[in-house]
Amino acid sequence: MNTTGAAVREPSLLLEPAVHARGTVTLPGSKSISNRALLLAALAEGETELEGLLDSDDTRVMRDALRTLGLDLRQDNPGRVSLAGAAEWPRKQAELFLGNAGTAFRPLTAALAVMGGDYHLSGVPRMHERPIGDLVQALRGLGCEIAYAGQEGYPPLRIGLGPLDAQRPVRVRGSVSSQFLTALLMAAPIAARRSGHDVVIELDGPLISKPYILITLNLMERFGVRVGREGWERFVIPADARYRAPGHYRIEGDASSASYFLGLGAIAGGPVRIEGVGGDSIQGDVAFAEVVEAMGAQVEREAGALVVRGRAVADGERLRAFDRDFNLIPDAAMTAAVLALYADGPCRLRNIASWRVKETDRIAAMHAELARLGARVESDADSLTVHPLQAADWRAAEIRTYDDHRMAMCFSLAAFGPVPVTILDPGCVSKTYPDYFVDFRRLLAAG
Ligand SMILES: O=C(O)C1=C[C@@H](OP(=O)(O)O)[C@@H](O)[C@H](O)C1
Ligand SMILES: C=C(OP(=O)(O)O)C(=O)O
Repeated sequence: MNTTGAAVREPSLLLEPAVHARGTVTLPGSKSISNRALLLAALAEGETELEGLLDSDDTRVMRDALRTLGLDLRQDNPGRVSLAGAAEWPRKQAELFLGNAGTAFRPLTAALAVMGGDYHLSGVPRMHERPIGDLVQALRGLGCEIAYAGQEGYPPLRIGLGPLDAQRPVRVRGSVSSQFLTALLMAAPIAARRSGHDVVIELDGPLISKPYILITLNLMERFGVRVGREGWERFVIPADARYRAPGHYRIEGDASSASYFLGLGAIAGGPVRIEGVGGDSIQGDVAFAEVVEAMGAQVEREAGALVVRGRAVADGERLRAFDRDFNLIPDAAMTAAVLALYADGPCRLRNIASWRVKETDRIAAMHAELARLGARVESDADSLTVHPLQAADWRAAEIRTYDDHRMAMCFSLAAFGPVPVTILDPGCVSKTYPDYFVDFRRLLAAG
């Protein structure tokens, strides 16, 4: 800690060439589930105890926002939070800073807009470059009052008090981010209660990242609201829908974070045992296990755990190349792009346009940093092709991470080439996994 109390971020982390890795890692809580559970507990009648909550930047901004809004949130230890919720929150006027957390910004926008009040929501500069127009347009269709406080279509936002009108279906686009539909779904019971009508949400065009909608529906059901559904086109939230505290809710480990250890086991022999997510996970990213299996690893799926055994790429073994659509698992997909360095042919990641509007432009960032290691890379609007590296082609490199936690985490897997790799600003992992490099290096040391 420095004198201002803020943690000092190391400028860089040097990873010497590694050969094997093995051992057990216990995952931090799921970011997607943690922020949904916090919001739903805050909206539910009664007290909820959340266990296994992620303690990181993204959940801290959500917890801080809920406290600022007057909710009684008690934290016994970093992973356990008790929260008494209500359909109307005490503070009707607030300034909220939500960092770069999409899972806080989008759902809070919708919840506050349907409650109505006088709110200002902002984030880090990158958050102000991440689109939110499709959600604002949908909320305006419900009668909410929202204004852009900066650039049209982007945060920061100012929310007022509009007369809600849920008599007509509300249409939302899902082609830029699924978080807009998630945000509307979670806010819909509040809109139903205020307007006295069923809320009908219709999808306007294609929907990306579908498994995240299933997480949303699953959590809403755990908090007492069952959403009527016609495929991916139409969702109905009944007028009498009310969130009710489930009492106790246990959050599973983060499946996107599991992807780094699935990748590690696949290239470093293993076995790597990953505790916190397993065959029974509700997170779509658990399907990354199928990606490493297709590349030649073996994965055992238990309830609440995965065990991966793989090849030893540092000893010259190769993974199988892939050409794959990653639309359903955009976050874990970044891990596959780095694994491609060890493949037996070019690897293509398709249908990943959403990468352009996340923590950074991830297609551009991934292209630049894989190329820095010596790889030949091709990219276009929505795909990336990575040509594997032969031993003689690797270049020792300093990897820029663009304040993107996943850039830092997935490039740790570049440590199995013949040259040292330096990760710049490794502390950016604090967005979702503050102890990532401690856990990663422990598995390497045991190898
Ligand atoms: O709803 C969620 O929890 C998330 C949805 C995904 O975003 P998009 O729907 O924007 O792809 C994902 O990338 C993000 O990390 C978390
Ligand atoms: C896209 C991500 O985050 P966010 O929840 O801010 O959208 C991510 O964690 O990869």
